[in-house]
Amino acid sequence: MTVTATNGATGPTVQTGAPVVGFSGVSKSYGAVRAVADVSLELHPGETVALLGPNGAGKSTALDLLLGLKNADGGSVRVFGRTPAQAIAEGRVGAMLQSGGLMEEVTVRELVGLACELHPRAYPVDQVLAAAGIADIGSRMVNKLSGGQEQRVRFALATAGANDLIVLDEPTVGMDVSARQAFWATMRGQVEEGRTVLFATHYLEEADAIADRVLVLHQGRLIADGTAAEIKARAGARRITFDLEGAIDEAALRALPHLVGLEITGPTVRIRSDDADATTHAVYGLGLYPRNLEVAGLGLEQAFLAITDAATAANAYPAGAGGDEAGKR
Ligand SMILES: Nc1ncnc2c1ncn2[C@@H]1O[C@H](COP(=O)(O)OP(=O)(O)OP(=O)(O)O)[C@@H](O)[C@H]1O
Repeated sequence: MTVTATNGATGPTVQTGAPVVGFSGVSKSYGAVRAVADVSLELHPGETVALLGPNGAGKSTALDLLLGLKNADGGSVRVFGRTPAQAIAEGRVGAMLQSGGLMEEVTVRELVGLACELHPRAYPVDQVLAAAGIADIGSRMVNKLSGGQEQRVRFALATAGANDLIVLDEPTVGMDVSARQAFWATMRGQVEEGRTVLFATHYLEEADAIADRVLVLHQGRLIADGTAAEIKARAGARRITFDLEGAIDEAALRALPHLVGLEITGPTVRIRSDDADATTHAVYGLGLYPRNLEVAGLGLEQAFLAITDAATAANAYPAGAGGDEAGKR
């Protein structure tokens, strides 16, 4: 059963029961390109979720499907238990997309005011401008804005009313560091009021810092879904780097216990291991004398590269043969 309660006249709707977003076996192709391939996932109220993936992974297509801007070839997309179009018509979803120009021959205030007029559960325009940090440029023409200011206007358009879900496609592109920080501070406020936020990004440090859940798309498939810490752990908890003198016996290194990845560049050996203590111990056990030894945790960026590399290798060698890292996991 679905229970719906409103959080005051202008607050978001708090709903239990149906997930905020439900993708069930969703696929979308453009000709021969499978942009989204059999993706199933659920988002829950109050989550801040980052959608990561290399260029062309299918992030924008997935967001377009979620917003009903494109139709899936297969599977089902539900938003608050309804079709995307129904959820949007009810004013439950706000979106900030990369594509689409802003109306130009109007002021910032006029444009945001129009979005407020159109929203079924709108906030007062001054409140929206202030929350987006653009109250001071309300009288400026939209075509005179800097890239970062334009992004803030897009954000104001996405938050013109009491949406329960906010979808952001690379929201901080073009913003400087302080604008980015201010943007995420504003977003946190939105989450604290009970909203669910889904954002696609290429900034892995942003996903690490902001999201409490990270989804990784690769060639249209969902290859990881967890906290940033879980994804780092899955990619191999530690990185071991050292130099060796003389000829390097690669086969012996490949046989080291708990090895997840191995890279040899000249005298330098880089290992990813899911038990760095055991692997390092075994390096000494081979009678080697590693110099400049360093053991460090993987950042999300390295973890991301590790799992997307492994997914590429797994696709290239689907039987798991051929020395791909995925086969070792
Ligand atoms: N309208 C379209 N027609 C044909 N192919 C498309 C279309 N839109 C996207 N694609 C292809 O679908 C795949 C997924 O694209 P999509 O834009 O969803 O990826 P993305 O993860 O958002 O990429 P980026 O990080 O580069 O923005 C890519 O191979 C892309 O070339």
